[in-house]
Amino acid sequence: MATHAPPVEFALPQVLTYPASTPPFLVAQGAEGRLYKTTHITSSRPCALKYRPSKSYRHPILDARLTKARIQAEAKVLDRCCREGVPVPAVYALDAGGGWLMMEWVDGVPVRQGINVWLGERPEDDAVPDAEVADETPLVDLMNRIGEAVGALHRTGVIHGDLTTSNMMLRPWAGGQSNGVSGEDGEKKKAVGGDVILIDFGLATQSVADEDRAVDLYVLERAFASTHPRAERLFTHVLEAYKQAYKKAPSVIHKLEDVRMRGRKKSMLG
Ligand SMILES: Nc1ncnc2c1ncn2[C@@H]1O[C@H](COP(=O)(O)OP(=O)(O)OP(=O)(O)O)[C@@H](O)[C@H]1O
Repeated sequence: MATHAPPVEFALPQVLTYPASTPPFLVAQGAEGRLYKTTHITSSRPCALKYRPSKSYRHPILDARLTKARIQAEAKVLDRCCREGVPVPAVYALDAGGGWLMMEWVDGVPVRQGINVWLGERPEDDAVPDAEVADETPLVDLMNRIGEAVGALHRTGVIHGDLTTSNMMLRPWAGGQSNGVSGEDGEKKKAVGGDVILIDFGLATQSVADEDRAVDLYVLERAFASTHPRAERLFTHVLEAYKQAYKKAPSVIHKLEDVRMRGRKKSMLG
């Protein structure tokens, strides 16, 4: 946790300008918003504060309306997911008019990072030795946990809208999970261990249409293939676990075939 306030590059939302025991720490700066780490109620309770500053290029009334609607929509979806047991950060507080949403801090690293540690530096076209394939269980288990999380999400009628391995965090299990394996193998195993928590619901919508769910899966499939080409063949485990977690999955997977076909046609036409 930061002990000193970082240099203030941007105007802070008012809530972060009050005297607080924990100075806000800017974690991420995106096109639409900023993500700060700070604390909620007590200094030992870390939280994430998502702030959408006003956009000077938009008409002020439209801008205020849009920001408010987005913060409210994200909070509503997170709240719904939380109540239905989908692994997402809990909402602590919000001020939609002020453009911010405060939520539970998820300790850990993005799934993308964990998978990359597991895969190591091996060049993409390197043949995978059999022994290594035989010991892929921790990575396959992670694929299963991703499928379960997405299945739980779709079961509640929520479409994420931007499923990637950067929009999922790996919250480490207590004591790690290297199961006594030390050295490089232990580290790799630990890197893909932990609970999968879905984050960034800025583009989420509520829908019960198979088509929308299939597009959500397709976005993840494409993102996965381009981010982790050497693990692409393991994506089938995500879909298998999705089927186990969500009873209407077969019709979504069926739709996914159509969505893939459309995607292929589109890329052929350029
Ligand atoms: N609850 C959280 N706990 C810990 N880290 C988080 C949390 N939420 C987000 N982060 C970190 O901050 C980064 C940016 O968050 P997020 O993706 O939600 O913002 P964004 O991309 O700016 O949002 P949007 O796409 O809605 O504009 C994430 O990649 C993640 O590393």
